[in-house]
Amino acid sequence: MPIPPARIVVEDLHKTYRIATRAATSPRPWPFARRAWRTIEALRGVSFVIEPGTITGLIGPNGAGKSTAIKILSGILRPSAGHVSVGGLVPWADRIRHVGRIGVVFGQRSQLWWDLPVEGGFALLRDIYRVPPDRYRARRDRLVDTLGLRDILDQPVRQLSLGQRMRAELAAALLHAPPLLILDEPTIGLDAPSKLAVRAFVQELNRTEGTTVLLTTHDMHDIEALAGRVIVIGHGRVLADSPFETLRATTLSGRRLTAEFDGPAPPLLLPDGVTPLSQGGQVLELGFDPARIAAADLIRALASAADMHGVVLSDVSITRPSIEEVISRFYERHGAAG
Ligand SMILES: Nc1ncnc2c1ncn2[C@@H]1O[C@H](COP(=O)(O)OP(=O)(O)OP(=O)(O)O)[C@@H](O)[C@H]1O
Repeated sequence: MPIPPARIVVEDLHKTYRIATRAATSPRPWPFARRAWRTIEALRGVSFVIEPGTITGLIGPNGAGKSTAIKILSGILRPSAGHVSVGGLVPWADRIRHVGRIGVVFGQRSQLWWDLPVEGGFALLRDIYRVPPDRYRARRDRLVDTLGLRDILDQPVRQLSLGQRMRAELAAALLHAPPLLILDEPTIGLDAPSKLAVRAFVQELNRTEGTTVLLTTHDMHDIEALAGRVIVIGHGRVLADSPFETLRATTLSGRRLTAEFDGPAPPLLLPDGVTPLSQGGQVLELGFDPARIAAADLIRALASAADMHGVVLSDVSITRPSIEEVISRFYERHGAAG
């Protein structure tokens, strides 16, 4: 029977952890001290819907509740309240069927067997997921080729470099062709070429197989490269749910213009929407709001000021705030910084 596409519906999800602490007032020494309990509300009413075939980033500062949400969606944890459906299944209640339909990669943990060669781990996963031999062979060969694993198949997992291990983990998570791939910090610790390779692979998988991808990461370049939509969590609540560009436009829309002259930077009567950032010798830096003044008008004003003072505007560059700056400002604004 074909596996239905992975539509994810999360409604009013709550998760409270109860942790034991030693009662501060207890006269008895540990371990005889009376226990006290403290509760941590990791999720306080999270709701979202993810359509099949999309790539969504789940981001938020440390301790926001992302891993808790991911663990609930993977069927590892049971929520305290709320409802979740993934392709019609409730992850923690229909756990066995559910894990057969998802692939999960945790950047900090391995799902492969440390002492087994990569190939042996794949074969065990084939048996666990009951992938028919002919389907397994075709799938394995494709993943091995696309992820460049041929040379490491006989190596024990513990000997692999981090980049090699992550590629093997991706293959391991996808051997049973799940319609949903959950990635938790998939590029953590990887060098730049390995990060690019992981991102390109995930994009290609989504494009060619329509795999739904849910990604948590602190690497904002993962988000920029992959996620059409970001769900921002802070203090256990959804703070934003939109395309990244919308978040940028509503958070930090300004631009920075750097102008260089062939002599001293001329004085300039600043138009509306422009703020001085720095001025030194032949270089002038300005901040401007593109909704209030067009870049072309600002450059024209600079060129004519230069002309009036007998210098030439020799170079101009315009930059947008980096994705890290946008996200940090957003967290600050919502009091969600970790
Ligand atoms: N097993 C647990 N027992 C008790 N508290 C927990 C447990 N797991 C997480 N928490 C608490 O729940 C809150 C949310 O943690 P969670 O790991 O979901 O955050 P996160 O967004 O994934 O953070 P990070 O980016 O640092 O990984 C934190 O306050 C954390 O201390």
